[in-house]
Amino acid sequence: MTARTLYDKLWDDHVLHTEDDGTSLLYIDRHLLHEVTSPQAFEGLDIAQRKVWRLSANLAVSDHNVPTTDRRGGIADPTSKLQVDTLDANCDRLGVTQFKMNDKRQGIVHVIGPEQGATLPGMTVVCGDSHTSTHGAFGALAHGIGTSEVEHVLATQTLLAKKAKNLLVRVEGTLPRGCSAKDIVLAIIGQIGTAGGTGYTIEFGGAAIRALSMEGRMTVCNMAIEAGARAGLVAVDDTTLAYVKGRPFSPVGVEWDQAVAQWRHLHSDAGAHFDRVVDIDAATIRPQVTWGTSPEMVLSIEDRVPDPEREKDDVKRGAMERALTYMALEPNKAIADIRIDKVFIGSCTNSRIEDLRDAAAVVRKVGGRIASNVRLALVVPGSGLVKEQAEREGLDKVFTSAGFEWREPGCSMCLAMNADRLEPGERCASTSNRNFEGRQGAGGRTHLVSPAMAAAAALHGHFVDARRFI
Ligand SMILES: CC(C)[C@H](C(=O)O)[C@@H](O)C(=O)O
Ligand code: SF4
Repeated sequence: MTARTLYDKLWDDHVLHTEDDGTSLLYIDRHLLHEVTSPQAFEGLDIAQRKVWRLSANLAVSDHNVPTTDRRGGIADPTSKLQVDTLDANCDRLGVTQFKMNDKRQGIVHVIGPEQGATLPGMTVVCGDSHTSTHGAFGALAHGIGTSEVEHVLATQTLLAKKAKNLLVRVEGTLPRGCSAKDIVLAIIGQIGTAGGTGYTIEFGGAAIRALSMEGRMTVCNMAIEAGARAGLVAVDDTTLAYVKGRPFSPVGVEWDQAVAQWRHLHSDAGAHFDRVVDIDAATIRPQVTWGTSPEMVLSIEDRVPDPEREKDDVKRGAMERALTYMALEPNKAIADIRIDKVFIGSCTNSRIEDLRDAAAVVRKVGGRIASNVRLALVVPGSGLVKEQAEREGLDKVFTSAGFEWREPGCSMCLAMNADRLEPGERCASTSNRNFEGRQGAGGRTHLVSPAMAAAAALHGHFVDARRFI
């Protein structure tokens, strides 16, 4: 048999039919839903008088519009309330399993799927959300879909798709102490650009990826979409199996053993063909900080803001100038001299227990309180269960006694669909994944960093090298 990549195997296992032009019909194992991209899909299903094809494949949660402050009084903002109420009503009416706002299993869809074992190796996983790539960390073929596709999946449990090409990003060597999965993925995007993965499914491999925990692998796959690829993948190994075992939706007994026997094949075969291979030496990675309005505009804490005058390419120079104007940054300023107004530790990129531990470790080490120029430092756990675990470990106290706010789970200031946002002109150290203009609030300025870097910046009031504290 010819050697196949992990992506080839997942594709072959799920393809039901392929037309001459390559358009294929894929079977979908898991469909995750949230309040933003589902209302029209449910409405369409209703109008067509169709039922949900396979109820048990669906799992829903509200995450984007939920408040992160006290929720007992419900949602004050009428738009957000309508979004959340609509998802509740649709799920109740059709019998779709949902974790409602005050259920402790509620959280960001990309955190709760894996946490519940609803995301398993070898599955096809879709959700009306671009960061569905996160779930590829489990050796699952996972990507975002549009609202009309959400309706299609609800009605048929299938999806029309075309096969992408295979890209291997190989990160060999050992990551320096104090650097994390976030620094790996930002460095990758810095190297290949936000269009580098367009048309590909990226498999992340190499010793530095294998050494990551599942939380770290999810951080990397989460940002595959920011590298232009719809899906990211990591091969299944013992780390994957140890994480998946015993979760509420995971198989048990004989079924577990049978599943593991299948999952052990979920890696690229030796000699499998990749259309492109990118090599990165983990030892060269330093803590990353974005300086512009795209994730590829990224440098390390040791660098200086770039100077457009030194850029020969007109298009790149123009983009650089626009970004620097929006970000209100002078060329050649040391990244470490950039002062910040707010800090956000959260999002589906970095709100899992390990992320909170990393940030808390820095807070403990540095001591003291958040800097006087930092108006607000938010810590928003990715789920109610992450929050509970963190509280068992005393992390909430570490944060609150240093002046951070400890909030309820949700997307929060990652995209400001709730009350958590930047005011115009405010500058934020954020552990999220997008730094587009206005992403965290109109006129807000976002610098993407790791949890350790965000915590260190909160305490110093400007960016500092987190390697000093870990
Ligand atoms: C709201 C949703 C459609 C969107 C996405 O698809 O990614 C959001 O989660 C984001 O991060 O921008
Ligand atoms: S945390 Fe941010 S990136 Fe993730 S799903 Fe929510 S809004 Fe999108």
